[in-house]
Amino acid sequence: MTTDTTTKSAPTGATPGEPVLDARGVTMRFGGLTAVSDVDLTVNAGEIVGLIGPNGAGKTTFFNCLTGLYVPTEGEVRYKGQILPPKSFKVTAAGIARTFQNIRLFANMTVLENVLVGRHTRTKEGLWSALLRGPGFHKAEAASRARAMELLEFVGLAGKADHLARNLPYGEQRKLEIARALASEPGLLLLDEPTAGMNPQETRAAEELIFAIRDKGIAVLVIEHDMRFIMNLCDRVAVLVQGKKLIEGDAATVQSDERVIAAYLGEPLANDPGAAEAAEVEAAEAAAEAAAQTAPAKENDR
Ligand SMILES: Nc1ncnc2c1ncn2[C@@H]1O[C@H](COP(=O)(O)OP(=O)(O)OP(=O)(O)O)[C@@H](O)[C@H]1O
Repeated sequence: MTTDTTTKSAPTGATPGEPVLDARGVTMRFGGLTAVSDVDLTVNAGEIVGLIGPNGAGKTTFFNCLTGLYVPTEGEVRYKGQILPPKSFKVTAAGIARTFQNIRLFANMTVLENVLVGRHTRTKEGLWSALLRGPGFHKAEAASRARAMELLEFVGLAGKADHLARNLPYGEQRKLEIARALASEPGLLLLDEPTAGMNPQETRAAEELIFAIRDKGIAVLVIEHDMRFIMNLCDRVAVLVQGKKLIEGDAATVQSDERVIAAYLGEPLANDPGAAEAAEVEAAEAAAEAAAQTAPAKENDR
């Protein structure tokens, strides 16, 4: 009889700066269509990395290759040095958790129950223990509930633990998805368009939450279309265009790259972060230049 009801420990954390995720030459073909072509991407411990690109660039397909939903046609993906197994539940158990572009919650379950579902890879209540509901089972269940409540507290939903998921406003459903992903105690969190459909206030809150997740030692890879959000948030940004990685670098490098502007946006980045400050500096420089030009005239006037 299996009675082991201990909670499995979280995957050991990587040393800051060491690769958590290492994807090499990842290619995914669907028949004649190459959705992802020879993409390399590394995410180091302590980093938030962004993945951007136009619609259909292959971002979600690439995520699916990282999480075992798809087995890449070519290439390999390592998590903390180990090649990932080609099954999504095994990838979750290894330490990679994700959220989805379209929210996937159990709508008719409570907020707390949704997070408890996310804990199943970290608990190992045996079948008999669960059926008999012995003391070991109750202890493990209590520990899981306590951890789930901690996570709800962390994302700001503890007060709504008993609400049905479907009754939460949209922004809170996204937070709940993140809490559920965190319940598997990941070392890497993949977020697929976490601010889609959010208002600016919710987007700012999401940004704070992702920084807090990073500060807990969880590396983050995030797909987003909101440029202001991604450029403020990420240490590095990779750009996919037609399945290929066009460029990778910090926000300033990516935003000023002619190919990115031409291929991805067709025009300078909308909501360019720092644009207001840049305009202010430009205006101040112009004013200083104008003042410098009039100054000698004043001298001569004397
Ligand atoms: N299961 C599949 N079978 C066939 N083609 C697919 C499949 N999944 C994705 N594709 C195709 O692969 C390409 C990349 O799609 P993907 O969804 O990865 O892009 P994306 O960058 O995530 O786009 P978006 O920003 O719109 O979500 C598209 O041409 C898409 O139609």
